[in-house]
Amino acid sequence: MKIYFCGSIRGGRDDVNIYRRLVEKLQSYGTVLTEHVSSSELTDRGENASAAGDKFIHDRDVDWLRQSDVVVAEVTQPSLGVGYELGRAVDMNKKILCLFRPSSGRTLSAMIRGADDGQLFVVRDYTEDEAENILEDFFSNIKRI
Ligand SMILES: O=c1[nH]c(=O)n([C@H]2C[C@H](O)[C@@H](COP(=O)(O)O)O2)cc1CO
Repeated sequence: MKIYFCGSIRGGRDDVNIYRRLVEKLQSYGTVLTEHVSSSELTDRGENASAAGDKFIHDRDVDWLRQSDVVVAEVTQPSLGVGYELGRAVDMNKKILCLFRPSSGRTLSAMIRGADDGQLFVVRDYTEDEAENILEDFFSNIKRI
């Protein structure tokens, strides 16, 4: 199973430790194509600040999205890139799980919460304690690939 994990990079790295724990758990279900998103060494400047670097990052990530079987996004820290990835993933008919922490005090974008259809696009509010069970639930409903 190929998993595409989305998390904020240039949108801010406040939640990087949460991304790391989620990615560690996701790795028990399959290959996480975007492991770098959870690296504490990656700053909010991203992998490469040059324009050529950005084209490489975009094209590689869209290609990984196409290859992926499921998309899991931590959407608490708002990120243009994550929103874009989710929009592209919807268009590719991917199975998507978005995870949001209400304890952040933020209100999730209507374009994410409102996209929940209970099947292909699922949004779950969670606390860090609940994350493992929510992932367990989500993946137990997916045929192992
Ligand atoms: O350096 C990067 N590498 C990379 O893979 N991304 C992708 C993966 C993340 O899920 C998403 C983050 O977008 P943003 O940087 O706008 O917060 O975009 C984004 C950047 C920087 O924008």
